Amino acid sequence: MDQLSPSWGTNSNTLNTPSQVSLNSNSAISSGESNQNEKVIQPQSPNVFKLFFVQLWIMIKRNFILQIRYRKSTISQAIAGPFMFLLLLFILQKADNVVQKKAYYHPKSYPLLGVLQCQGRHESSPCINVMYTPEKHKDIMQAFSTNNQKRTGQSMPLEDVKLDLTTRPDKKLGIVAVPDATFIYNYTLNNPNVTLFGIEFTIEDGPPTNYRYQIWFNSTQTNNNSDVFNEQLLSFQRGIDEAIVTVATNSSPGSSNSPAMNLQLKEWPIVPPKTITDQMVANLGALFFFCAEMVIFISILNTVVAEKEAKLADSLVMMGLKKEAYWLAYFVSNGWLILVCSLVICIFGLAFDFAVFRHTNFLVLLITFILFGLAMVTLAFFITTFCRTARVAVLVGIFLFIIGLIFQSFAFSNAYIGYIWWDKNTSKIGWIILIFIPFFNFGKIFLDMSQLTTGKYDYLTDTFAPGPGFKWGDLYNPLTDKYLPSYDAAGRKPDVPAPVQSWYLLLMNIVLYLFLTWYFDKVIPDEFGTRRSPLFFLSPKYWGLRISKGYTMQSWLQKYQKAAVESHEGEDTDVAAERNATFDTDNDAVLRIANLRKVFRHSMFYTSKLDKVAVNDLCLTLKEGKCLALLGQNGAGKSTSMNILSGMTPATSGDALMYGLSVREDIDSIRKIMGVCPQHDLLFNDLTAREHIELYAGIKMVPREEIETLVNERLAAVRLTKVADKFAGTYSGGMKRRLSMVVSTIGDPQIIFMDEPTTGMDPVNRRHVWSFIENFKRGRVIILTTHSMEEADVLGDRICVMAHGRLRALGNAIHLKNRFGAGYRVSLVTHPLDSSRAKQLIEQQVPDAVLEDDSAGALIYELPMSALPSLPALVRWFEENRELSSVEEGKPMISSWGVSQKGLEEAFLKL
Ligand SMILES: Nc1ncnc2c1ncn2[C@@H]1O[C@H](COP(=O)(O)OP(=O)(O)OP(=O)(O)O)[C@@H](O)[C@H]1O
Repeated sequence: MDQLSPSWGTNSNTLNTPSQVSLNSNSAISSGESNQNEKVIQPQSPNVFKLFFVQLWIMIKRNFILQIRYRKSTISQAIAGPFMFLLLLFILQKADNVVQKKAYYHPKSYPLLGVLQCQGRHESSPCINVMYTPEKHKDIMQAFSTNNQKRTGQSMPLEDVKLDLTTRPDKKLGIVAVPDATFIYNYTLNNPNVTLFGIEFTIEDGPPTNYRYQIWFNSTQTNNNSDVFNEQLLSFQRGIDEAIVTVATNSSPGSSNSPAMNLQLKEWPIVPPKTITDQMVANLGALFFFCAEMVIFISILNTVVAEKEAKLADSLVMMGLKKEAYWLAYFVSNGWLILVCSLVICIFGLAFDFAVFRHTNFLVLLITFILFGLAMVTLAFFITTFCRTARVAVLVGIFLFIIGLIFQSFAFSNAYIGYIWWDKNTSKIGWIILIFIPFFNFGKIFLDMSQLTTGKYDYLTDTFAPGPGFKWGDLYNPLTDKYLPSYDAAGRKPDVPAPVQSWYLLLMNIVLYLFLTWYFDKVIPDEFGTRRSPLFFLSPKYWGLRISKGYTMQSWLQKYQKAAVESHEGEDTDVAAERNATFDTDNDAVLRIANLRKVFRHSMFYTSKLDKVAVNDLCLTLKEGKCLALLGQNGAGKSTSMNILSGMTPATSGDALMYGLSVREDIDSIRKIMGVCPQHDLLFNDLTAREHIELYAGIKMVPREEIETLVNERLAAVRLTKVADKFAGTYSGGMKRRLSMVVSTIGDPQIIFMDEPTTGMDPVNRRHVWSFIENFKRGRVIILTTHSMEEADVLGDRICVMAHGRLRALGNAIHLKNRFGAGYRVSLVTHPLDSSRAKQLIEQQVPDAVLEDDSAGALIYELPMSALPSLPALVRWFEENRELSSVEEGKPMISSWGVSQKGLEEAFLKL
C-alpha cells in the first residue's frame, strides 16, 4: 500500500492514535476472572453531564443552522403565520363592530295580515283551516271568512260537511262546524297536524254582553313552522274579534261600512350601543391563537419524522448521540420559535387594540402563550414516536388540528359553555381526561382573561361596564361571581379554579409529554426492530450505575458455545477452524462474533416457511490492526451482519464481543468506540461537509481546538476540500460516499463498520480512500463489505466470503486464491470448424487442462497448479504453430490466444 500513501500526513495524531479509549490487557470492568489475552476497552467516560451538554449544544447549533437555512419556513412558523391569524381576527372584530353599531336601529312597522290557508305535509295536502263549535255562531264565522278573504285573497268558506272522529279530510276544508269541544279535542288527537285552528264559543244566549271564546292552536306547527312570532294566531284572534263586532253591530261583512280592525306591528327601536365590545376576540380568540401555534406543531411533526424516516436520527444515535440531547435540542430550538411566535401574538394583539391584550398584564399574556406553545411542541414530540413516515405524521397533525378547531369552537365559544367543564360541581371524569390536552387548559385561562378585560354592555341601562383588567395578582384568585355566567334562574354561578391552575396544568403537559416522548422513543420498536424493554429504566445499567458487566469472557464464551450448533455439515475446514477459534480463550482477537443469527420473521406471531434466515450462525474473530473484508453476492447477509454488529438490528441469537463489550449488553458503550459508514449515505442535505464533520465531532466529544485541524485533514484525505462549504445535497454519489466514509472515522473510533464504502467512486478517488483506510486501521479494527474483489484484495487482511447467511470461506487473499482460485487460464480463438482439432492438440500438450468453456470456437481452459510445469511448453507451442492453417483457406487455425493467472474473483465465483 505504500505506493498509495497520500500527501495528507499519515503521521497525524488524530489519524493514527485512537484517543477516546484506554486499553487494558486485562479487564478493567469485568468483575470476574479474565484471560490474559483479552484486550478490553474501557470507553473513556467523559463526565456524563459534560457529554450531555456538549451534545446538546452541538445539536442546538445544528438545528439553528437548519432553521436559518430554511428561513422562509422558520419565519412563516414564528412570525408570518401568527400574524396572519391575528390579522384575520382583527378583520372579523372590525366587521363585528360595524354589525354592533347598526344593530336594530328604528325598524319599520308592518300590517298584520289575515289567516293564510292551512298546509298539510305538502302544500296540496288535505287539512282543515278552522273547526268551530257551537254551530249557532255560524254568522260570526261567516263574517270572519268574508273579512279574511278580503285581506288575504284566499277563500276559506264555511263547509257543509259532517266530520267523524277517525276520518281525515280528503281535500282542503275551510271552516267546519263540529258538535262540541270534546269533538275538537278527540279529533285532533286522532288526526294530528290536520287542523290549523279550533274555536269554542261560550257566549250566553240573549243580547250578548260578554263575549267569550277559546282558541286551539298548534304552537310548533303554526303555519308550517314559519310563524315564529305567532302572527297567524294574532291574526285569527283579530279576525274573530272583528267578526264579533260586525255581527254585534248588524253590519254587512265585507261592505264599506263594516267595522275593521287594522293592526300595525312594529318592533322596539334600539339605540346602537355607545361602546362597542370586543366580543369577537373574547369568543374566538382561543380558537385563533390555537391556530397560530399549530403551524409550529405541524412543522415539528413533519421535520422530526422525516428525519426518522431518512434514518438520519439513527445515524446520529449510532455515532453516540444521546437521544435525551436530541429531544432537548429540538425542545430548545422550537422553544425559541415559540417565544418569537408568542411575542408576535402579544405585540400584534396590542397593535390591533384587542381589549384582552390591552387590559391584561403583558407578562401574564406572554407566559400563557409560551406555556401553551411549549405544551403543543412536546405533544408533537410525543406523536412523532408513533409515526414512521412524515406523510402519516402530517396527516395525524392535520387530524388533530381539525379536532382542536372543533373542540375550541365548541368548548370555548362562550363563557357559559367554557366554564361548565371547569365547574367543580360538574362531573370530574371529563375534566380529568381533558386536562391532558394543552388547548383545553389554554382555553380556560384565556376565558378568565377575556371575562376580566372585555367588559359588558347593559342594554337595559345603555351603559358599558369595562372589565377591571387582568393583573398579575388575579392569577391566584378565582374569578368573582360578577364575572361568571349564571347557570340557572336562581343565578347559580360555577365554582371555578384560579387562573394560575391552567399554568400548572400546561407545565404538567410539558413535563408529561417530554417524559412520554423519552419513554416511547425507547420502547417502540424502530424500523429495524430495535427497542428497549418496557422496564428499561429499572436497570441500573441504563443509568450508568453498573459497576460489574455481569459477565466475564469465560462466562460469555461458555454461554454462546453452549448455544452453538453442533454439526455444520459440509462446512469448509477454515470456517470450522474459525468456529473453534472463536471459543478459544487463548485467541487474542478483539472482535469475536459467536453464533450470530438473524431471522426476519414473516409474522410476529408464528414461524413460517417465509421466514428469512439472513445470518446463519456466524462465527468470526478479528485481531487489532486488521481489516476484515466481507464478500458475498447480493442478499448474502453482509449488511445484516454489519447492522447487528453496529447495534442497528437486534440479533435473533448469538452475540459479538468487541474489546470485551457485548453487542447485546453494552451497545451504548460500544457506540462510544464505534464508527459506522452505512450502505446508504445518511447525510443532511442542507449541511456542508464541514458542518457534518463539526456535528459528528461534537457528538464524539472531539476537543474543540482539534476540530478545525480534523476537518481540514479528513476532507483533504478524501479530496473534498474544494467542496467543504457546499451543501451535501448538491454532491455527486461518489462525493457523498467519501463524506460518509470520513464521518465514520470521526472521534477516532476503535471499530469501524463500512458497508460498501467505495460504491460509486471513480478509480482515482477509490484509491485515495483505500489508502486512507489502510493507514487508519492501525491500532483499530475495520470491517467492511464490498463487491469489489480488488478492494477486498487490497484492504482485507482477512477476507470472508458469505453466501445464504453462512460463512463459506475465509483467510487472506493469497490463501483464498491458492485454495479456490489458484492456477492459470488459457484462452484461444479458433474458427468453429477448427475447434475440435485445436482441442485435440491442446490436450496433447497439457493433459491436465480442463475445458471450461467452448462457445463458437472460443475455448477457455483451466490449468490447475499441477499443470504448471507444462505451461512454458504450451506457450512455446502457440508461438511455433502460428502458421497452422485453418480449414478456411488463407486463415490461421488459432487467430489469437492468451494466458492469465487466476485471482480472487475466480475464487469468489467458484465459491
Ligand atoms: N428488514 C428485512 N426484512 C426481511 N428480510 C430482510 C430484511 N433485511 C434484509 N432481509 C433479507 O435478508 C437477506 C440478507 O440481506 P442483506 O441486506 O444482509 O444482504 P447483503 O449481503 O448485504 O446484500 P447486498 O450486497 O445486496 O447489500 C436478503 O435476502 C434480504 O432480502
